Amino acid sequence: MLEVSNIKKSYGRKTVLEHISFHAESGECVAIVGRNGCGKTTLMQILAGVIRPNEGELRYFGKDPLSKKKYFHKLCGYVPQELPLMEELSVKDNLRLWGVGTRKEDQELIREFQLEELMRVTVAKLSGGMKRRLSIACALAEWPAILFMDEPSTALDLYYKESIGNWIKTYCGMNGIVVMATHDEKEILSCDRCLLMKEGKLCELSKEEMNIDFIKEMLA
Ligand SMILES: Nc1ncnc2c1ncn2[C@@H]1O[C@H](COP(=O)(O)OP(=O)(O)OP(=O)(O)O)[C@@H](O)[C@H]1O
Repeated sequence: MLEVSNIKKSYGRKTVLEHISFHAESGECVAIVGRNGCGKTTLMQILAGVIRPNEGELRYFGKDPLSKKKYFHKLCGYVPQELPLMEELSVKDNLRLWGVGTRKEDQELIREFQLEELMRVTVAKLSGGMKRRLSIACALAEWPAILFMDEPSTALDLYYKESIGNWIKTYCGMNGIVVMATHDEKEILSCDRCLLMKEGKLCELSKEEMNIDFIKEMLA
C-alpha cells in the first residue's frame, strides 16, 4: 500500500503543492490529472525520490522512503517526463545501466516492449515513441511494486498506446500499483481512480464524476 500524507512543496516563495494526501492499494491504477504547470511532475518527482518535499510523509508498504532512500530504489520504478536515457549509447547498453541484462525476466521485458530489433541501435537514432518504450522498460528493471509514470503515452502511436495500456492492466493484475500523471482522455478513463490537481491541492473524483466533460469543467 502507498500512503501519501500532507505533502507540501515550495520553490522559493512559490508553493506548488500543499496538503497533498492520498493512498493507493495493491492492484490499483491511479490517474493524476491537472492543467499544465499545476504541479503533477513535482509530485511525481517527490513520490519517486528525485526531490524532497518541504513537509509531509510517504509510506510504501509501511516503509518510510524519505528516511531511508534505498526504499525508493527497492520499491519504485519511475518513468519521468524527460527521458533518462544516455543518447550516445545503444539500447542494450542503456538497459544494462538500469540492470536489464540476460535473466529470463529481462528477455521478457525486452520482448514485451518490442525492443529486440533495436538492441544495437544508438538511442539518439530512435524515435520519441521508441525512446519512451525503452525508458518504461528501464524503469521496470527490478520489477518494482509501485510504478510512477509521468505522461507515459506521450509520443506513442495508437498501437503502442494500446499495448502499454494493456501492459499496465497486466501489471496491476499482478498487484502492482501505478500512479500516472496524464492528459490522455482514454488513459484517464482506463484508471481505477482519478485525482484532480488544482491550485496545488488534490481531490478525488467519484466514479460518476470520472467522465471527461466533468473533468474539463472542473479544470476550467
Ligand atoms: N525546479 C524548479 N524551480 C522552480 N520552479 C519550478 C521548478 N520545477 C517546476 N517549477 C514550477 O512549479 C510549477 C509546477 O510545475 P510542474 O512541472 O510540476 O507542473 P506539471 O503539472 O507537471 O505541468 P505539465 O502538465 O505542463 O507537465 C510550475 O509553475 C513550474 O514553473
